[in-house]
Amino acid sequence: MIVTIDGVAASGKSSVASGVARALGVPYVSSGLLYRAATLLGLEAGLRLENAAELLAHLRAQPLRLEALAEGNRVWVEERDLTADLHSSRVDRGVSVVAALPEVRAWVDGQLRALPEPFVAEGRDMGTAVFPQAAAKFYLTASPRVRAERRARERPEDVPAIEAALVERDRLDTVQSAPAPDARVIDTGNLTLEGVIGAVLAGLPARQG
Ligand SMILES: Nc1ncnc2c1ncn2[C@@H]1O[C@H](COP(=O)(O)OP(=O)(O)OP(=O)(O)O)[C@@H](O)[C@H]1O
Ligand SMILES: Nc1ccn([C@H]2C[C@H](O)[C@@H](COP(=O)(O)O)O2)c(=O)n1
Repeated sequence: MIVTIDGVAASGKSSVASGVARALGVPYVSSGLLYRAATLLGLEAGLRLENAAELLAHLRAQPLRLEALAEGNRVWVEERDLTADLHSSRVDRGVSVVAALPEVRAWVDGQLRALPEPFVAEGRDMGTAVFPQAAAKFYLTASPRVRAERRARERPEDVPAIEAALVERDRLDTVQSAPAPDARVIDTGNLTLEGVIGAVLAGLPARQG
């Protein structure tokens, strides 16, 4: 079984996916981390992020490995764990450029589709392009201000600056971020994290056996 959780930036996708995955006893899969890792490696190598051929050649020369666990996802290149460097403002600013490249999207999608079921997959297009056959689909939203206030608790930047960056990233990611027609849209603005996880669990189809 595949459950998809898509949504706008900082809407709680990874926290909710992790909670749902733990409740179900399955891994969760963060597609955004693969886009972030591709961006980080491109930046570190001094590549032009909009050049798909250069970037893909670089990614193929040092293959990324996504470690998908219910507690959290990690991305490795051989023995190096990239995870702690993937949520910097530098990566945030570059990642939408990388995510707009069809060749990179195909590379990420191939990695995701190779994963063994069951899992909870979170991102932007999990329920539309990557796993349209998913058993249940959810789409998380919240106002930019609410999302920025939540993010400000984890980063040393002020709320208006974070909010402006989130709005800009939403704009750049619009194309691949539409909810699936059969997704349940959850506005998380007035819900606790536990409340959102409970709403998703309550929306799952009854399990067989
Ligand atoms: N319903 C909620 N109530 C309060 N805080 C929440 C809620 N959902 C998520 N958060 C907090 O908001 C922050 C962003 O959540 P999270 O990182 O899961 O979002 P995301 O959609 O995966 O982000 P990104 O798009 O940047 O990868 C985290 O600090 C998380 O704990
Ligand atoms: N399925 C996905 C997942 C992510 N992206 C892009 C959009 C984001 O700006 C970036 C990082 O994702 P996040 O960590 O914020 O979920 O990657 C995408 O286009 N498709």
